[in-house]
Amino acid sequence: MNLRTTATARPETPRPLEVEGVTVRFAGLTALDDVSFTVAPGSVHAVIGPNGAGKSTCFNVLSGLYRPVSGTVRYGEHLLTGLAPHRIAALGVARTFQNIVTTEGTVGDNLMLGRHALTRAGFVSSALHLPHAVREQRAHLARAREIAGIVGLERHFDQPVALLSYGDRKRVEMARALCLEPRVLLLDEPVAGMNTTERTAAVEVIRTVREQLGLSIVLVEHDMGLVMRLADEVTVLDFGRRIAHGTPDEVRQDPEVLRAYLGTGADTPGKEAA
Ligand SMILES: Nc1ncnc2c1ncn2[C@@H]1O[C@H](COP(=O)(O)OP(=O)(O)OP(=O)(O)O)[C@@H](O)[C@H]1O
Repeated sequence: MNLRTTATARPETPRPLEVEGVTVRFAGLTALDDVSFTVAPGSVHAVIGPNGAGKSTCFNVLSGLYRPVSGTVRYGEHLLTGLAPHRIAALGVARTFQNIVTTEGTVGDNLMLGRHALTRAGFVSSALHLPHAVREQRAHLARAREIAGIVGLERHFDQPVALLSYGDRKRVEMARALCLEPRVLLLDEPVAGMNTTERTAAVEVIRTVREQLGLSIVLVEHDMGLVMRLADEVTVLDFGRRIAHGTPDEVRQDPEVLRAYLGTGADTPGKEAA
């Protein structure tokens, strides 16, 4: 089955996500300094750098939590800078939230909360079980099951989230963001806190998501093994500046990158950590 032909899915191919000249300051500290890069449609683009390099700040600019003092973020023809996070998500650029998944309900309940933003039938029609609302609800449930299948959660769909392992809860987080039908998925340290087995599984999930949904993925990550195995392109930040950009092989050999990492004693981009 073509997973993107379902009535409730968003069928467009992703457009470029263009970050241009973005500068962010916090009380005199320049956390991002004139940073530019483009996420090519359908690619996995990693943003890496030593501690304090500006990765999280960059992520927060992309998702709309931080507003830069100068520079722009564009998704296709849409200017994202200055828009609220929910407006950015509605335009097709969605992020995962670490604490948004509730342990109260089942996996399906969580994913259906994610579908809520796409629901057209009003509260009253849904509450009265009017036929069009019931049809729409069924279509959303079917799509939520498809998405659960893509991230490997199908057999857990009706189980309470509280009973899942940490790795599976992280999948619920990703699936919930995917329920918004984004064309660009922003992942902030997707394997943080995972053990080796969970990390290996997470790499496969991210690959499958990209292949089956054809979306672009922006990855902010400390785990160099994951970045080197998954990314098509890597942007390297240090002290808020972009110091390198290229394929994983290009950046791992870049003298500026080696200097930045060796200077901090952090895990270098040459190491396969996971
Ligand atoms: N809300 C804030 N207020 C003040 N300074 C901040 C804020 N957020 C980040 N900073 C500072 O901006 C710089 C970049 O921080 P950021 O968290 O973006 O780096 P990072 O690369 O994500 O670091 P890490 O790998 O340690 O998470 C750091 O010097 C940090 O202390």
